[in-house]
Amino acid sequence: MKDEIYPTNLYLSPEKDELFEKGPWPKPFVFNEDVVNVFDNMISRSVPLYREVLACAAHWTKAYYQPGTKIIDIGCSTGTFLELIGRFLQQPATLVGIDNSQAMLEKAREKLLPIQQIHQLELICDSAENCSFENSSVVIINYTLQFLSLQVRQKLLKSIYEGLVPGGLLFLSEKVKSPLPQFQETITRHYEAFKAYNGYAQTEIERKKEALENVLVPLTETEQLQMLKDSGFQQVDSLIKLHNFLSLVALK
Ligand SMILES: C[S@@+](CC[C@H](N)C(=O)[O-])C[C@H]1O[C@@H](n2cnc3c(N)ncnc32)[C@H](O)[C@@H]1O
Ligand SMILES: O=C(O)C(=O)C[C@]1(C(=O)O)C=C[C@@H](O)C=C1
Repeated sequence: MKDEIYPTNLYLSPEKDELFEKGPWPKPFVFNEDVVNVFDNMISRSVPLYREVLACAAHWTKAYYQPGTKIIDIGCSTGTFLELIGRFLQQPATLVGIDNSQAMLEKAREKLLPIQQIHQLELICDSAENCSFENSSVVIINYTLQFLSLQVRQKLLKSIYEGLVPGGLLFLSEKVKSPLPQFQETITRHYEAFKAYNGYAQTEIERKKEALENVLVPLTETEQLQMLKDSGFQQVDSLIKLHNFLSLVALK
């Protein structure tokens, strides 16, 4: 009942992320089978306010969804957001998940079986930059743009802008960096304390950090906003920020 008005109850698989505890761990970081198997646990222990961000995205999706259009989740991983919005949205909709990892989509397909009784579901295994966003009223892209090259990020955001219907919404979450090296250092230390609090050992934190170097390349908040503006989005606002993680909305 509570979930109908404030959807925080995520469907997360319980397999514990111990990937960087004992080798061999993925370096450079990739979304391989081993990562996929523990991904729900990994992301919910590594992204500050993960549950709140997904709940917030569900609320904004419900508010901006236009009947007859698509809701698209780019980098949908194991389908956690689509499953949440599938339960939260009271009217049938077309839900599209895009991810270039087949293993992620296999997990998603399993997780999304129940919501297919209500919604039309399309899971597309391809790189987001090859996909069309035509006739979408809500596009979600959480913690995915950060893995693409800067050129591809800009191209993808432009193509999302073009595909959205007028009044359509982009919900974007990213890891960001501070423009001030001193602040960046303090934020990083605080973020690592958050990870330690969530049960990661210092060695695990260090190994993953090394593996993510040059793979996950964060922008500053200002650079991220500029990229959205350069893609056509003139109305942009920030919703959530904790440590080095930010969620924004942008309107067409
Ligand atoms: C950190 S995860 C996203 C988490 C997910 N949005 C969530 O909130 O649980 C990044 C995802 O993006 C996918 N990915 C990476 N590069 C991609 C690309 N170019 N096109 C589509 N998916 C991509 C990865 O396979 C992975 O599942
Ligand atoms: O663990 C980190 O340092 C993170 O940046 C978390 C993060 C991400 O933001 O994408 C990194 C890799 C996994 O995909 C899940 C979460």
